[in-house]
Amino acid sequence: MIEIKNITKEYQTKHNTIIGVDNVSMSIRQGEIYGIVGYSGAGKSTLLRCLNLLEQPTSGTISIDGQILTNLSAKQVRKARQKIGMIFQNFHLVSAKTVYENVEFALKAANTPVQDREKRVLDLLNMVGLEQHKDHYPAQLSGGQKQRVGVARALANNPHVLLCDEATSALDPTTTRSILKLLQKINQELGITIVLITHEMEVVKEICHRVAVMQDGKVVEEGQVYDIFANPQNALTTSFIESVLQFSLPDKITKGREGVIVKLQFKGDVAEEAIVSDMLQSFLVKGNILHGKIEYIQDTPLGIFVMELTGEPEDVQQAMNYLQNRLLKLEVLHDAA
Ligand SMILES: Nc1ncnc2c1ncn2[C@@H]1O[C@H](COP(=O)(O)OP(=O)(O)OP(=O)(O)O)[C@@H](O)[C@H]1O
Repeated sequence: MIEIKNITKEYQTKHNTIIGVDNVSMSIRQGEIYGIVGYSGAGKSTLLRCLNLLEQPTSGTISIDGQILTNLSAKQVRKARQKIGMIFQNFHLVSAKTVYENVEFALKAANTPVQDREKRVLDLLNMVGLEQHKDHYPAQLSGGQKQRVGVARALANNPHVLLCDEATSALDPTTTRSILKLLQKINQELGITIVLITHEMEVVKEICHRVAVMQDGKVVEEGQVYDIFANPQNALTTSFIESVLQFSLPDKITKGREGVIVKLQFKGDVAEEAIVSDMLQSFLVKGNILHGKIEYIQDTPLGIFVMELTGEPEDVQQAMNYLQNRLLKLEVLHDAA
């Protein structure tokens, strides 16, 4: 369990004080994949760097598995850091070392006995699918392969926590998916807690259990990924969600319509078709479906569709009340003309 309490990080420049992280608190549970999303400058990297004490917070405390990191001596910090692996956007591999040597380097740094190293490196390379490439140099690898070396190196000393700093931002969509699958496998099979920062909500949707949205150094929204996608509260979160769901209707579809246009959202286990057909049978309204899609978030479907409801205003209102009580969400996009 990672407990972040009232962390603030300020940077003093010649003329002023810049606040990188502003009084952030969060609890990250053992074994979860926790995403921190925000645009550039939101404070994500600063917060992540505070987690392994690459940055010393100005105030606040961080504890991992009950050990308060912010109180440790330099020697204790070095030891604690071995239990916190990290991977980076630009991989940070040593170009003059082979794949094997890059991973072995982490073991040497932790004083792992020589006789234990070879098996450990080969096991790690096997886990990330790179055993065939052990004698290659970073320049001979693709971006995805380089990140796999980064993952193997980060796991070398059996960390309890893996921090991922925009780990897929330099990769194409297919490679991104394969690295995210690898992180998911590590989380599931080894039980390692993963904290990842990203500016892409798609990454959060793919693998995170919970997410915090950051803006101007603060957390503006936090919750289970499904709940955040189904019902974002903050304007920034909504814009992140929209970038993934891409649910915009062309003007020409809504223009000139007489009825009320509603957007309906339903959770996977709701038999939405039955609800909509019951509604059409129970009220004197006509329904015309304009658009629909189902997204899978954490393997749970989130259905969204847009309908035009026509009829007498009071009948339409009653039909909408009926739907509102049975579906996840109903939003009026356009009132009747
Ligand atoms: N060493 C530093 N000195 C001064 N200001 C800094 C320093 N590091 C970060 N900042 C400032 O702190 C704020 C948060 O930066 P941070 O890099 O944590 O944001 P971010 O969300 O990770 O964005 P990015 O993805 O661009 O790195 C920004 O205003 C940034 O300019």
